[in-house]
Amino acid sequence: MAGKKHFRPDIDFTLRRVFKKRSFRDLQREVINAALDGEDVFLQAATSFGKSLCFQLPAVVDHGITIVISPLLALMLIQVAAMRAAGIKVATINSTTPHSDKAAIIDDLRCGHPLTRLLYVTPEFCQLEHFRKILRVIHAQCELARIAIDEAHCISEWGHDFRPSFQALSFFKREFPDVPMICTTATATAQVREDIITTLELDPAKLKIFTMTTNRPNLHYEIRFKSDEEDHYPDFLAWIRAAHARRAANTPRGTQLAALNQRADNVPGIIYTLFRKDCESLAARLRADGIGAKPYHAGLSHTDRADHLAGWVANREGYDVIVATTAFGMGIDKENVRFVVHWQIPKSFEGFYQEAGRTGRDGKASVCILYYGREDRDRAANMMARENAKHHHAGAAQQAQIMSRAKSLQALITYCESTTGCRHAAISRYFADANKPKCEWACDWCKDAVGLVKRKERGLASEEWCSTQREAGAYAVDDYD
Ligand SMILES: Nc1ncnc2c1ncn2[C@@H]1O[C@H](COP(=O)(O)OP(=O)(O)OP(=O)(O)O)[C@@H](O)[C@H]1O
Repeated sequence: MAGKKHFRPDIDFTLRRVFKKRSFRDLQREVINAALDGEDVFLQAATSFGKSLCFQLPAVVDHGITIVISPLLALMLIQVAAMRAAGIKVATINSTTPHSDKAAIIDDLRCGHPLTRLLYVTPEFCQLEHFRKILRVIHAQCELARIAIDEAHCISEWGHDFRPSFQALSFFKREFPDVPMICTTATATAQVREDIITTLELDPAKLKIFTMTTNRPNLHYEIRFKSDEEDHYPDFLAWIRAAHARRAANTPRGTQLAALNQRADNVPGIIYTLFRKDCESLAARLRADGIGAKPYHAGLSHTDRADHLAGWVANREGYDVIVATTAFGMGIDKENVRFVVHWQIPKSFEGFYQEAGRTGRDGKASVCILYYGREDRDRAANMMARENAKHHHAGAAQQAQIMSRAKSLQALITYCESTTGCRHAAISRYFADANKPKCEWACDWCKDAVGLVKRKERGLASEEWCSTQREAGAYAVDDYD
């Protein structure tokens, strides 16, 4: 609880012994110490920074239970599995938890002195009165150590993944003002940050805010221009074949990978598309061309999804590339992903950054390619207009959401159309990151600004053509998946 300044466990020891990491990354120690001092903490850091450790480690060394609120089932399951493997007493209650497991977890909690160190739940579960009652019992026994809110941007109507149930999390500070909170996110603009703090009723004067750079220097950002006239599949196939050829020619890298029990001919990656039907057809097309690819979307059976994810994570042959909708995103933490491709413009700037952030998590050079076409841009705008029309009687909160979505998409369009500046700098600007990123040729503009302009001129449909097509209603689309 707040104000615990007397107890300072050996966090370096726990880092090595339990989490099997050699040292803290920049600022992880400071964040963890602030949490252990009982402060409320807001942590914004780049994708793959290691934000989870900042609440997991305190939970292991501290007295009492940490409640982790997480928006996605996949995200919870991945973290829970990793911690279980490390021998940490962790549990989750979600829609897939078997009844008998759930009963055992509840029994452990209800006694007021739970053995469970971390409990992962959804925000919806936190709204249930019977769970709140249990929390009151644990709190009365001084065993409620901390509340961790992962992917905290979901709280804000200005955020890209807004979930109304996240707003009900204000319950925690109101009921348990002495229980510290830690909020983590990779994608918050200044406005989203303010909104999170206000909604959760955190006291800005007491809150420790850590905002680290959003920059991922090992990611190479590149826009590839396309039009409806031309199929961009051959371009991608040529790119991935060249990547395989480079890998085959690099004998030392092959030996290194073999030592890590990895296949030298595997270049793992993710292709994101907005449509389920593309997932299936693109994966099939790649397989026909000898590239191991599997689809992943919410329409697949649970068994297929689990098999495709497990095969890909384990670097199995035939599972090198996942062709996914955004059902596959937050929380995916596979270290050797070498590329993320967006098959068309994503729905938001934050979504783009999150998804691109699945690559290069081992710190090695990785590629983020976004195939941008003006026809896709107009389809995205059309979709957004349709969704907005459904809410034309929306209240102020929904209006705010609509506006922020439109702003985010527009910012992404500007990013794609830009031929006048570094991509890393543009991303930092969007997130109001004060740090000036060093690009070192890790984007298409810094590498070859002149070539970029030429490729754009050659690759995109003209604005004139797009405007006649728009008038003819050519870009009306059914729902995204
Ligand atoms: N100090 C450390 N040393 C080595 N590896 C670390 C350290 N801290 C975290 N990691 C590893 O870094 C990876 C990314 O951590 P984590 O999943 O917490 O990222 P994140 O900041 O939540 O990113 P995202 O927002 O992209 O999900 C994990 O595999 C984790 O084990």
